[in-house]
Amino acid sequence: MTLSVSHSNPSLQADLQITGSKSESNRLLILQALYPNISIENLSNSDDTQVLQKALEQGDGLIDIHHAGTAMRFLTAYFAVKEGCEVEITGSKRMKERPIQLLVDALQRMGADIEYLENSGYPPLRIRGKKLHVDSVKLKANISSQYISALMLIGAALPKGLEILLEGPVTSTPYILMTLEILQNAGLKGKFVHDRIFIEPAKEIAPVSIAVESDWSSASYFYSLAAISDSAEIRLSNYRKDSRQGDSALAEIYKNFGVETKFQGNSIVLKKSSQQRARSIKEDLRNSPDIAQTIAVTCLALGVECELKGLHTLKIKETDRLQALKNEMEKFGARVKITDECLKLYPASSLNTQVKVATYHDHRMAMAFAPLALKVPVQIEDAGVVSKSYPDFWKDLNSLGFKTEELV
Ligand SMILES: O=C(O)C1=C[C@@H](OP(=O)(O)O)[C@@H](O)[C@H](O)C1
Ligand SMILES: C=C(OP(=O)(O)O)C(=O)O
Repeated sequence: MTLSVSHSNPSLQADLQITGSKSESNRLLILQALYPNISIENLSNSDDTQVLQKALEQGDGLIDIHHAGTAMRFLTAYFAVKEGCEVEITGSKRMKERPIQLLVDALQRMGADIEYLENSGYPPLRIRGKKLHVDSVKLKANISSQYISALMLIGAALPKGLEILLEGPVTSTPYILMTLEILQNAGLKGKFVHDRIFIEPAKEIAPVSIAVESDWSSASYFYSLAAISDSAEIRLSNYRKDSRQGDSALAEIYKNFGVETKFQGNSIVLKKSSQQRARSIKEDLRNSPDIAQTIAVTCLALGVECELKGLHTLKIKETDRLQALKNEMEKFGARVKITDECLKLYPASSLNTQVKVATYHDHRMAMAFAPLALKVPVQIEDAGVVSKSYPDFWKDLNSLGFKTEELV
């Protein structure tokens, strides 16, 4: 489905509740499967959470996790320790191109029984769950933090707990800290000091209820909308000042574009009241890779030059996000240079109109480019991809006065 997206009033007002964080939800679902005493509030309604939940209910046989990276990585570790279970985990065509070798190697060194069913190093996998006795493992830490979180989530269920020794620079660190905090909220014990993580063993935990905060990565599109608008007051509920999510860095980053964040009770209010903004920005996003597309498109809309670095993980996400950003931003007339970890944007003085934005099966391409409609009407191809993390995205955009129309 291609959607044409337009907007005629550059002044935005809304009061919304975005669904729960898929990162927090997927960690909690794995922990709940290991420790049934956990109850979860405000679970994400994203596809990525639903496929994980279904896989856990299914418990064995053929499991298809579609595009969900966290589900693939977390379930690999989970089923490796689920004695007596045998599963085949597969996913979308793209999932079969997203590497998992570092995690599989680590689990195999711990004694796990995992086989590659097509290409070595990539899903699909066959896993026969068994008791793992090795309690210390080394792991290269700059490819994906999801491998580390996956091991942390099963650590407490191992007989002697688990020590994880991180090798080399660490990427996406806030996601590792999120895992640790969630373990601690559940009453489990762990620590992360320098390059060593240790998770203490625990057979059971006391009953506990844990609330999922709304998703900050999804909030990024409203930051972008506020930045591009003439004026905005957007209230988003169920956010915390002391968030576990690294993408809460948005509040600081969007000051560059005149967007102020006020924390009021359990809500954030994004306010744009001045047209002042930086002429160019430089950001290192190694801790918040999922907001790179949002920030790049905000800059494209506002004619702000930008240099984004720390983007080395973007090539192995839902698509090669660096190449996808370059292709699509150039359609609007911008000049874009990319390397393996950096993107430089030189926007044009005006934006080309009626551009068809390709989305490459990547929810964030669709959502990052939609706010451009405040400047020029845009067409977003395969607009349904948003359901990977934010199924209500288009509905929420409509509530801000955007017109969306399906093209045939
Ligand atoms: O642990 C998580 O929930 C995530 C970690 C990040 O991945 P990498 O660690 O692979 O960068 C992030 O991009 C992804 O959307 C979610
Ligand atoms: C990279 C993402 O997800 P995953 O790696 O879990 O597929 C994302 O949501 O931007």
